[in-house]
Amino acid sequence: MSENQKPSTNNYQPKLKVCGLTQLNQIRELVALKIDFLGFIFYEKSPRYVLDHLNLDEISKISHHRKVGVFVNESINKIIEITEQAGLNFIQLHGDETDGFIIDLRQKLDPTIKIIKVIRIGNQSTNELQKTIIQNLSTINYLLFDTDSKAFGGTGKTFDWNILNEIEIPLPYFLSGGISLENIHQLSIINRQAFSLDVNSKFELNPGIKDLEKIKELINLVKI
Ligand SMILES: O=C(O)c1ccccc1N[C@@H]1O[C@H](COP(=O)(O)O)[C@@H](O)[C@H]1O
Repeated sequence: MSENQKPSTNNYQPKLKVCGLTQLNQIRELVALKIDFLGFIFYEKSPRYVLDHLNLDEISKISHHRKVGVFVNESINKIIEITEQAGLNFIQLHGDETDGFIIDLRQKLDPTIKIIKVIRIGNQSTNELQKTIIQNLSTINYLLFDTDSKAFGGTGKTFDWNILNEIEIPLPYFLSGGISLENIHQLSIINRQAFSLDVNSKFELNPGIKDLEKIKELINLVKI
């Protein structure tokens, strides 16, 4: 990709989240590369289910201040137990968690832990999407937009980013869903830019095994 395909406009420098990590050696390299957010998937049905590879103690010993746990329709008790034992700093709710659930979780969770609410974009109208976004804002810290799917996430499929120009986005947000080196230059069509890009399956050799060369290329593209 050539220099003029950089996605950044002016001084826009999104943070980077690399999700679906399972290998300690790769995690150490990503820490050294100063990746902003490390994502761990605590969803058993995912091919990137972290507990098939690492235990909670190993995750807790990873020295990083932005460890994100991705949960799909998990119970509050389990989320809290994993968060404490793995030393997570962010909870990403990637399933069909209701507002009541998030309020309850917020009350029981250590107040320093930030909540990222995922909005999966499918066939909903702009109005429906807007309503979902503005509900329950006081209990969450970030939004994350991903492509809707039966697998909940990790499909490598993008949604039409133009829809982000048709809604009000009241919180900083993560952009995810099939972000790749091939489509990243199209980010400039978005008016309110993402706080962080969230990359996953398009930067892998196999599920959970990241392609560090591609990630280095991404860093060169988005970090000035
Ligand atoms: O990656 C998974 O297997 C996964 C499973 C269930 C929920 C979320 C999952 N990953 C999240 O999906 C998005 C987008 O990933 P991709 O770039 O489309 O592969 C990302 O936020 C991951 O956190």
